Amino acid sequence: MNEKFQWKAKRERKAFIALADGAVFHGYAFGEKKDTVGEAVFNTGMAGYKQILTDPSYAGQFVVFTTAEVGAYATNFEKSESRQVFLNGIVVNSLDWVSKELNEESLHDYMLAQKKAGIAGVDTRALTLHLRTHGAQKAYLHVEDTEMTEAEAIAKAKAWEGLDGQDYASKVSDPNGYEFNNEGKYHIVALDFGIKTNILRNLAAQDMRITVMPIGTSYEKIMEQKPDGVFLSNGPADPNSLPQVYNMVKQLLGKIPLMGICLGNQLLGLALGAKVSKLKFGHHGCNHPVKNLLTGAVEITSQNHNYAIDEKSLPADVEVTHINLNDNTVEGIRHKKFPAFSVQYHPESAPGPNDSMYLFKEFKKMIEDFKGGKNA
Ligand SMILES: NC(=O)CC[C@H](N)C(=O)O
Repeated sequence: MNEKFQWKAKRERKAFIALADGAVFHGYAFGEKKDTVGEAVFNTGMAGYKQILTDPSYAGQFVVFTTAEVGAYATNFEKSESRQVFLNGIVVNSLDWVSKELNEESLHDYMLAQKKAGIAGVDTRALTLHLRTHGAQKAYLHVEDTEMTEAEAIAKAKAWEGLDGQDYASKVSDPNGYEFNNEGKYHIVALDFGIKTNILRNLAAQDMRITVMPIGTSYEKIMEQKPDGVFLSNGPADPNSLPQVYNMVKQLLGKIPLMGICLGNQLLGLALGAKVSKLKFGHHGCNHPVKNLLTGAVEITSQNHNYAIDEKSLPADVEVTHINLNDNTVEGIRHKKFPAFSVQYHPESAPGPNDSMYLFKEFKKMIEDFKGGKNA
Protein backbone atom coordinates (compact mmCIF):
# COMPACT_ATOMS: atom_id res chain seq x y z
CA MET A 1 0.00 0.00 0.00
CA ASN A 2 1.18 3.52 -0.76
CA GLU A 3 2.35 4.79 2.62
CA LYS A 4 1.19 8.30 1.88
CA PHE A 5 -2.44 7.33 1.95
CA GLN A 6 -4.58 5.49 4.37
CA TRP A 7 -7.56 4.98 2.14
CA LYS A 8 -10.89 4.35 3.76
CA ALA A 9 -9.51 4.11 7.24
CA LYS A 10 -11.11 4.07 10.65
CA ARG A 11 -14.46 2.46 10.74
CA GLU A 12 -14.25 2.77 14.51
CA ARG A 13 -17.08 4.96 15.58
CA LYS A 14 -20.50 3.66 14.69
CA ALA A 15 -23.13 6.23 13.73
CA PHE A 16 -26.55 6.50 12.12
CA ILE A 17 -28.82 9.04 10.52
CA ALA A 18 -32.52 8.83 11.34
CA LEU A 19 -35.19 10.48 9.20
CA ALA A 20 -38.43 11.92 10.55
CA ASP A 21 -40.44 9.33 8.58
CA GLY A 22 -38.75 6.52 10.50
CA ALA A 23 -36.09 5.39 8.01
CA VAL A 24 -32.62 4.85 9.52
CA PHE A 25 -29.28 4.49 7.73
CA HIS A 26 -26.16 3.21 9.45
CA GLY A 27 -22.48 3.95 8.96
CA TYR A 28 -19.48 5.26 10.87
CA ALA A 29 -18.70 8.74 12.15
CA PHE A 30 -16.02 11.20 11.12
CA GLY A 31 -15.36 14.86 11.82
CA GLU A 32 -16.80 16.47 14.92
CA LYS A 33 -18.29 14.19 17.59
CA LYS A 34 -21.49 16.18 17.84
CA ASP A 35 -25.07 15.05 17.22
CA THR A 36 -26.97 17.36 14.91
CA VAL A 37 -30.43 17.86 13.53
CA GLY A 38 -31.00 19.13 9.98
CA GLU A 39 -32.79 18.65 6.68
CA ALA A 40 -31.48 15.81 4.51
CA VAL A 41 -31.09 16.59 0.79
CA PHE A 42 -29.11 14.75 -1.87
CA ASN A 43 -26.58 16.26 -4.25
CA THR A 44 -25.86 14.41 -7.51
CA GLY A 45 -22.66 16.30 -8.46
CA MET A 46 -19.63 14.15 -9.18
CA ALA A 47 -17.03 16.74 -8.17
CA GLY A 48 -16.62 19.87 -6.12
CA TYR A 49 -17.20 18.69 -2.59
CA LYS A 50 -15.23 21.65 -1.18
CA GLN A 51 -17.48 24.11 -2.96
CA ILE A 52 -20.57 22.21 -1.79
CA LEU A 53 -19.27 22.22 1.79
CA THR A 54 -18.66 25.96 1.76
CA ASP A 55 -21.86 26.97 -0.05
CA PRO A 56 -23.80 28.89 2.65
CA SER A 57 -27.12 27.96 0.99
CA TYR A 58 -26.80 24.54 2.64
CA ALA A 59 -27.04 25.98 6.16
CA GLY A 60 -29.45 23.84 8.17
CA GLN A 61 -29.05 20.85 5.86
CA PHE A 62 -27.29 17.50 5.66
CA VAL A 63 -25.90 16.91 2.19
CA VAL A 64 -26.06 13.31 1.02
CA PHE A 65 -23.46 12.85 -1.73
CA THR A 66 -24.56 10.42 -4.42
CA THR A 67 -21.05 10.27 -5.83
CA ALA A 68 -19.40 7.20 -4.31
CA GLU A 69 -15.98 8.56 -3.35
CA VAL A 70 -15.64 11.75 -1.34
CA GLY A 71 -12.40 13.20 -0.02
CA ALA A 72 -10.01 11.61 -2.53
CA TYR A 73 -8.39 14.97 -3.04
CA ALA A 74 -7.58 17.04 0.00
CA THR A 75 -9.27 20.20 1.11
CA ASN A 76 -7.86 23.71 0.89
CA PHE A 77 -9.38 27.11 1.27
CA GLU A 78 -8.40 28.50 -2.09
CA LYS A 79 -11.60 27.46 -3.81
CA SER A 80 -13.96 28.00 -0.90
CA GLU A 81 -17.28 29.64 -1.59
CA SER A 82 -17.41 31.34 1.80
CA ARG A 83 -15.55 31.95 5.05
CA GLN A 84 -16.65 28.70 6.72
CA VAL A 85 -18.77 25.57 6.44
CA PHE A 86 -22.39 26.41 7.22
CA LEU A 87 -24.10 23.11 6.41
CA ASN A 88 -25.06 20.86 9.32
CA GLY A 89 -23.31 17.66 8.26
CA ILE A 90 -22.54 15.35 5.37
CA VAL A 91 -23.42 11.79 4.45
CA VAL A 92 -21.07 9.87 2.17
CA ASN A 93 -20.57 6.37 0.93
CA SER A 94 -16.84 5.96 0.71
CA LEU A 95 -14.76 8.46 2.65
CA ASP A 96 -11.20 8.80 1.48
CA TRP A 97 -8.68 9.68 4.10
CA VAL A 98 -5.79 11.65 2.69
CA SER A 99 -2.71 11.55 4.89
CA LYS A 100 -1.17 14.58 6.56
CA GLU A 101 2.15 13.64 4.98
CA LEU A 102 0.92 15.37 1.85
CA ASN A 103 0.70 18.55 3.92
CA GLU A 104 -2.92 18.81 3.05
CA GLU A 105 -5.95 18.51 5.20
CA SER A 106 -8.09 15.41 4.92
CA LEU A 107 -11.84 15.80 4.78
CA HIS A 108 -11.99 14.36 8.30
CA ASP A 109 -9.52 16.98 9.63
CA TYR A 110 -11.36 19.71 7.81
CA MET A 111 -14.71 18.71 9.26
CA LEU A 112 -13.12 18.58 12.71
CA ALA A 113 -11.68 22.08 12.28
CA GLN A 114 -15.06 23.33 11.09
CA LYS A 115 -16.80 21.54 13.99
CA LYS A 116 -19.10 19.63 11.67
CA ALA A 117 -20.10 15.98 11.84
CA GLY A 118 -20.11 13.45 9.03
CA ILE A 119 -21.22 9.90 8.50
CA ALA A 120 -19.58 7.55 6.01
CA GLY A 121 -20.18 3.99 4.88
CA VAL A 122 -23.85 4.79 4.27
CA ASP A 123 -25.76 3.20 1.41
CA THR A 124 -26.24 6.63 -0.14
CA ARG A 125 -28.03 5.19 -3.18
CA ALA A 126 -30.74 3.75 -0.96
CA LEU A 127 -30.94 6.96 1.07
CA THR A 128 -31.19 9.07 -2.09
CA LEU A 129 -33.94 6.88 -3.54
CA HIS A 130 -35.75 7.19 -0.23
CA LEU A 131 -35.52 11.01 -0.29
CA ARG A 132 -36.57 11.08 -3.93
CA THR A 133 -39.64 8.99 -3.14
CA HIS A 134 -40.61 10.57 0.17
CA GLY A 135 -39.16 14.08 -0.22
CA ALA A 136 -36.46 16.06 1.62
CA GLN A 137 -36.71 15.22 5.32
CA LYS A 138 -35.92 16.40 8.77
CA ALA A 139 -33.19 14.16 10.11
CA TYR A 140 -31.07 13.48 13.18
CA LEU A 141 -27.41 12.48 12.86
CA HIS A 142 -26.16 10.45 15.79
CA VAL A 143 -22.35 10.35 16.00
CA GLU A 144 -21.70 10.74 19.72
CA ASP A 145 -20.54 7.83 21.85
CA THR A 146 -23.59 8.02 24.08
CA GLU A 147 -26.24 5.32 23.73
CA MET A 148 -29.25 6.36 21.71
CA THR A 149 -32.02 4.21 20.28
CA GLU A 150 -33.24 4.68 16.73
CA ALA A 151 -36.68 5.61 18.10
CA GLU A 152 -35.17 8.42 20.19
CA ALA A 153 -33.33 9.81 17.18
CA ILE A 154 -36.45 9.64 14.98
CA ALA A 155 -38.38 11.50 17.68
CA LYS A 156 -35.69 14.22 17.76
CA ALA A 157 -35.84 14.57 13.96
CA LYS A 158 -39.62 14.94 14.10
CA ALA A 159 -39.48 17.44 16.95
CA TRP A 160 -37.14 19.80 15.07
CA GLU A 161 -38.85 22.90 13.61
CA GLY A 162 -37.38 22.34 10.13
CA LEU A 163 -36.41 24.98 7.58
CA ASP A 164 -39.85 26.06 6.33
CA GLY A 165 -40.63 29.57 7.47
CA GLN A 166 -37.12 29.99 8.86
CA ASP A 167 -34.69 32.82 8.21
CA TYR A 168 -31.19 31.31 8.01
CA ALA A 169 -29.89 34.00 5.65
CA SER A 170 -29.43 36.35 8.63
CA LYS A 171 -27.27 33.67 10.29
CA VAL A 172 -24.84 33.37 7.37
CA SER A 173 -24.74 36.93 5.98
CA ASP A 174 -21.44 38.62 6.87
CA PRO A 175 -22.53 41.44 9.21
CA ASN A 176 -19.48 43.55 8.37
CA GLY A 177 -19.80 43.80 4.62
CA TYR A 178 -16.68 44.21 2.50
CA GLU A 179 -15.30 45.34 -0.84
CA PHE A 180 -14.49 42.86 -3.58
CA ASN A 181 -12.30 43.93 -6.52
CA ASN A 182 -11.41 47.56 -5.95
CA GLU A 183 -11.18 48.38 -9.60
CA GLY A 184 -13.92 48.21 -12.13
CA LYS A 185 -15.88 50.41 -14.45
CA TYR A 186 -19.18 49.66 -12.76
CA HIS A 187 -20.01 49.70 -9.09
CA ILE A 188 -22.33 46.96 -7.84
CA VAL A 189 -23.91 46.52 -4.43
CA ALA A 190 -24.22 42.79 -3.76
CA LEU A 191 -26.64 41.94 -0.97
CA ASP A 192 -25.21 39.06 1.02
CA PHE A 193 -27.80 36.48 2.01
CA GLY A 194 -25.06 33.82 1.99
CA ILE A 195 -23.22 34.82 -1.17
CA LYS A 196 -20.91 32.38 -2.94
CA THR A 197 -17.51 33.91 -3.68
CA ASN A 198 -17.50 32.63 -7.24
CA ILE A 199 -20.42 34.93 -7.99
CA LEU A 200 -18.23 37.85 -6.90
CA ARG A 201 -15.37 36.58 -9.08
CA ASN A 202 -17.69 36.46 -12.07
CA LEU A 203 -19.08 39.93 -11.46
CA ALA A 204 -15.51 41.22 -11.10
CA ALA A 205 -14.66 39.61 -14.44
CA GLN A 206 -17.29 41.92 -16.00
CA ASP A 207 -15.36 45.01 -14.98
CA MET A 208 -17.36 45.49 -11.80
CA ARG A 209 -16.18 46.54 -8.38
CA ILE A 210 -18.44 45.22 -5.71
CA THR A 211 -19.56 46.46 -2.31
CA VAL A 212 -20.97 43.50 -0.42
CA MET A 213 -23.58 44.60 2.11
CA PRO A 214 -25.29 42.50 4.79
CA ILE A 215 -28.88 41.34 4.81
CA GLY A 216 -31.08 44.00 6.38
CA THR A 217 -29.39 46.87 4.51
CA SER A 218 -32.02 49.51 3.78
CA TYR A 219 -32.97 50.94 0.39
CA GLU A 220 -31.48 54.29 1.47
CA LYS A 221 -28.15 52.77 2.53
CA ILE A 222 -27.90 50.95 -0.80
CA MET A 223 -28.69 54.07 -2.81
CA GLU A 224 -26.17 56.13 -0.80
CA GLN A 225 -23.54 54.01 -2.51
CA LYS A 226 -24.74 55.33 -5.88
CA PRO A 227 -24.37 51.87 -7.40
CA ASP A 228 -24.79 51.08 -11.10
CA GLY A 229 -26.59 47.84 -10.24
CA VAL A 230 -27.70 45.68 -7.34
CA PHE A 231 -27.11 41.94 -7.08
CA LEU A 232 -29.35 39.67 -4.96
CA SER A 233 -27.43 36.65 -3.77
CA ASN A 234 -28.15 33.00 -3.12
CA GLY A 235 -28.82 31.93 0.46
CA PRO A 236 -30.24 29.27 2.76
CA ALA A 237 -33.71 28.23 3.96
CA ASP A 238 -37.08 29.75 3.17
CA PRO A 239 -37.32 33.00 1.15
CA ASN A 240 -40.88 33.47 2.47
CA SER A 241 -39.34 34.23 5.86
CA LEU A 242 -37.75 37.42 4.51
CA PRO A 243 -40.58 39.95 3.91
CA GLN A 244 -38.40 42.85 5.06
CA VAL A 245 -35.93 41.96 2.29
CA TYR A 246 -38.36 41.42 -0.58
CA ASN A 247 -40.34 44.53 0.37
CA MET A 248 -37.08 46.46 0.14
CA VAL A 249 -36.39 44.84 -3.29
CA LYS A 250 -39.78 46.19 -4.38
CA GLN A 251 -38.43 49.70 -3.74
CA LEU A 252 -35.38 48.99 -5.92
CA LEU A 253 -37.47 47.83 -8.88
CA GLY A 254 -37.26 50.19 -11.80
CA LYS A 255 -34.77 52.46 -10.01
CA ILE A 256 -31.68 50.39 -10.66
CA PRO A 257 -30.67 47.29 -12.69
CA LEU A 258 -31.18 44.12 -10.67
CA MET A 259 -29.81 40.61 -11.06
CA GLY A 260 -30.59 37.69 -8.75
CA ILE A 261 -29.38 34.13 -8.35
CA CYS A 262 -31.23 31.34 -6.54
CA LEU A 263 -32.56 32.84 -3.26
CA GLY A 264 -32.11 36.17 -5.08
CA ASN A 265 -34.39 34.88 -7.84
CA GLN A 266 -37.00 33.81 -5.30
CA LEU A 267 -36.83 37.20 -3.55
CA LEU A 268 -37.26 39.04 -6.85
CA GLY A 269 -40.27 36.80 -7.54
CA LEU A 270 -41.76 37.59 -4.13
CA ALA A 271 -41.08 41.32 -4.64
CA LEU A 272 -43.02 41.08 -7.90
CA GLY A 273 -45.96 39.49 -6.12
CA ALA A 274 -45.35 35.85 -7.09
CA LYS A 275 -45.63 32.86 -4.78
CA VAL A 276 -42.64 30.71 -3.87
CA SER A 277 -43.25 27.17 -2.66
CA LYS A 278 -41.28 24.08 -1.73
CA LEU A 279 -40.46 21.34 -4.22
CA LYS A 280 -40.55 17.71 -3.12
CA PHE A 281 -36.80 17.14 -2.99
CA GLY A 282 -35.44 20.15 -4.86
CA HIS A 283 -32.57 20.31 -7.32
CA HIS A 284 -29.03 19.76 -6.07
CA GLY A 285 -26.43 18.79 -8.65
CA CYS A 286 -24.56 19.99 -11.69
CA ASN A 287 -26.27 18.46 -14.71
CA HIS A 288 -29.76 19.95 -14.75
CA PRO A 289 -31.00 20.78 -18.25
CA VAL A 290 -32.52 24.24 -18.51
CA LYS A 291 -34.10 25.72 -21.60
CA ASN A 292 -33.59 29.38 -22.36
CA LEU A 293 -36.99 30.30 -23.80
CA LEU A 294 -35.64 33.48 -25.39
CA THR A 295 -33.04 31.71 -27.53
CA GLY A 296 -34.27 28.10 -27.56
CA ALA A 297 -30.85 26.94 -26.35
CA VAL A 298 -30.51 24.26 -23.68
CA GLU A 299 -27.97 24.85 -20.93
CA ILE A 300 -26.58 22.26 -18.57
CA THR A 301 -26.66 23.92 -15.17
CA SER A 302 -25.57 23.57 -11.59
CA GLN A 303 -28.34 23.84 -9.02
CA ASN A 304 -28.99 23.90 -5.31
CA HIS A 305 -32.47 24.78 -4.19
CA ASN A 306 -35.61 23.39 -2.57
CA TYR A 307 -38.00 26.23 -3.28
CA ALA A 308 -39.20 27.59 -6.61
CA ILE A 309 -41.38 30.36 -8.05
CA ASP A 310 -44.92 29.22 -8.95
CA GLU A 311 -45.31 30.08 -12.61
CA LYS A 312 -49.05 30.74 -12.43
CA SER A 313 -48.60 33.30 -9.68
CA LEU A 314 -46.37 35.58 -11.79
CA PRO A 315 -47.94 38.91 -12.81
CA ALA A 316 -48.44 39.73 -16.48
CA ASP A 317 -45.51 42.14 -16.66
CA VAL A 318 -43.03 39.40 -15.80
CA GLU A 319 -41.89 36.80 -18.30
CA VAL A 320 -40.48 33.35 -17.67
CA THR A 321 -37.12 33.19 -19.46
CA HIS A 322 -35.89 29.73 -18.42
CA ILE A 323 -37.51 26.42 -17.49
CA ASN A 324 -36.14 23.18 -16.08
CA LEU A 325 -36.52 20.39 -18.63
CA ASN A 326 -36.73 17.68 -15.95
CA ASP A 327 -39.81 19.02 -14.19
CA ASN A 328 -40.80 22.22 -16.05
CA THR A 329 -40.28 24.43 -13.00
CA VAL A 330 -39.41 28.12 -13.42
CA GLU A 331 -35.64 28.63 -13.73
CA GLY A 332 -35.50 32.29 -14.71
CA ILE A 333 -37.63 35.44 -14.94
CA ARG A 334 -37.29 38.99 -16.18
CA HIS A 335 -39.42 42.06 -15.90
CA LYS A 336 -40.85 43.33 -19.17
CA LYS A 337 -40.49 47.03 -18.32
CA PHE A 338 -37.93 47.34 -15.54
CA PRO A 339 -34.27 46.28 -15.73
CA ALA A 340 -34.50 43.20 -13.51
CA PHE A 341 -33.82 39.52 -14.15
CA SER A 342 -32.87 36.46 -12.17
CA VAL A 343 -32.20 32.74 -12.44
CA GLN A 344 -32.92 29.90 -10.06
CA TYR A 345 -29.76 28.00 -10.99
CA HIS A 346 -26.06 28.82 -10.60
CA PRO A 347 -24.32 30.25 -13.68
CA GLU A 348 -21.17 30.78 -11.57
CA SER A 349 -20.89 27.14 -10.54
CA ALA A 350 -17.34 25.94 -10.02
CA PRO A 351 -16.54 23.29 -10.80
CA GLY A 352 -19.40 22.92 -13.15
CA PRO A 353 -20.82 23.58 -16.57
CA ASN A 354 -20.03 27.04 -17.89
CA ASP A 355 -23.00 27.21 -20.26
CA SER A 356 -24.71 30.03 -18.41
CA MET A 357 -21.84 32.48 -17.90
CA TYR A 358 -23.44 34.77 -20.48
CA LEU A 359 -25.85 35.93 -17.76
CA PHE A 360 -23.11 38.02 -16.11
CA LYS A 361 -22.50 39.73 -19.46
CA GLU A 362 -26.23 40.38 -19.75
CA PHE A 363 -26.17 42.09 -16.38
CA LYS A 364 -23.39 44.34 -17.63
CA LYS A 365 -25.33 45.10 -20.79
CA MET A 366 -28.43 45.87 -18.75
CA ILE A 367 -26.39 48.34 -16.70
CA GLU A 368 -24.94 49.97 -19.82
CA ASP A 369 -28.39 50.28 -21.42
CA PHE A 370 -29.85 51.73 -18.23
CA LYS A 371 -27.07 54.31 -18.07
CA GLY A 372 -27.70 55.07 -21.71
CA GLY A 373 -31.36 55.76 -20.96
CA LYS A 374 -32.84 52.45 -22.11
CA ASN A 375 -34.89 50.42 -19.65
CA ALA A 376 -35.44 46.64 -19.76
N1 LIG B 1 -28.92 28.24 -3.33
C1 LIG B 1 -29.93 28.99 -2.90
O1 LIG B 1 -29.88 30.22 -2.93
C2 LIG B 1 -31.10 28.26 -2.30
C3 LIG B 1 -32.31 29.11 -2.09
C4 LIG B 1 -33.29 28.51 -1.08
N2 LIG B 1 -32.69 28.37 0.19
C5 LIG B 1 -33.79 27.17 -1.58
O2 LIG B 1 -33.49 26.16 -1.02
O3 LIG B 1 -34.53 27.11 -2.56
